[in-house]
Amino acid sequence: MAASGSERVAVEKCKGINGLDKVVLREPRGSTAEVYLYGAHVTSWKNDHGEELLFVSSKAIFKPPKAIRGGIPICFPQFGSHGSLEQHGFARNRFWSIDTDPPPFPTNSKSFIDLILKPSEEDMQKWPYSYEFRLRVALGTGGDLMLTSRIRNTNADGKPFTFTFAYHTYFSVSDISEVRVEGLETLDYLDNLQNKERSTEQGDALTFESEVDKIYLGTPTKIAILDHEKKRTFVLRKDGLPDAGKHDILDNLVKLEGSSKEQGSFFPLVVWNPWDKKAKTMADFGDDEYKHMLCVEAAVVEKPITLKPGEEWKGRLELSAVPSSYCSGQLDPQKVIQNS
Ligand SMILES: O=P(O)(O)OC[C@H]1O[C@H](O)[C@H](O)[C@@H](O)[C@@H]1O
Repeated sequence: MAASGSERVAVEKCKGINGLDKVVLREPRGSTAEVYLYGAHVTSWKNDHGEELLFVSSKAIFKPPKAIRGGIPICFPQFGSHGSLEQHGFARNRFWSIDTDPPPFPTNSKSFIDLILKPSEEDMQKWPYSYEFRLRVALGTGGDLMLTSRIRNTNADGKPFTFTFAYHTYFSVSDISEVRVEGLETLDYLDNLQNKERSTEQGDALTFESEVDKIYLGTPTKIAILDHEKKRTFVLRKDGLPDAGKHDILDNLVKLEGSSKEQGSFFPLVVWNPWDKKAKTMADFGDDEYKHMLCVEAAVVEKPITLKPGEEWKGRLELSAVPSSYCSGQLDPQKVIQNS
């Protein structure tokens, strides 16, 4: 693989901010992604024009024990405050290892890295279960970013465990007040700002003019995020994807494949923007940065997953970015949703 005369390495291990280990993935057409071993945290995903698609705060602290603010934190074994552990669990502020001998896992990408997290003795004090959490981060042809989590119960004593989870994706947007999310209207949600009270979304597309922190339930097959100013459309898919390589251009953005287990749903979507007041209370977030991000998080929240020893859960997230001009210049995500 060569680009501009220089060799492009598909997978490069190097040092990132504060000397932390990171892996850079490069796809032949020019897309890239960066993953820190700290948190198995994707901190960058760029398209073939070199445009950043994820938001990372300029104030992000790349230092334990703080999780990196932005990118794609992995929330495990607890999402949010839905349990007795620390907010969003501990996987996002642990050092993961490169998995040199991952179990067979078909892929048609050359740019991928397998990471693994196992509990330390200290973790076992807080959450007394043995597990192997394998995360594959891959860049597909055309620059799709694919994350697959495989979580296995390795308890020797027959103990099941229960967890919640999220890919806490921070999307980069030009101006939050110009962004619409379509596909969540009329759905039920739990409002984290109202004591997790259950309500029903009204009206048309979601637009943003104040703090939002909602867990949408029973989300439809596809959801679109429209960024008018950047002329970029994000579509979130939640149906099964037998062959992730065979999607047409409208099958863009975020594709989610559910759990291989029957129980639990991988598809509540959490929508979060702290807005101005909360932004000011966050040390690792700029006062005005709320304008340039939107979290839409594929999560397991209200129906946690229980795994018996030997059982494995798989949750997959696929992101791709498409200029909205590809949608005939007319942003109609409902059509995208219905036609794909
Ligand atoms: O500040 P953090 O622990 O990273 O959490 C950031 C946010 O994550 C999720 O979106 C939750 O729904 C929010 O309630 C929380 O504020």
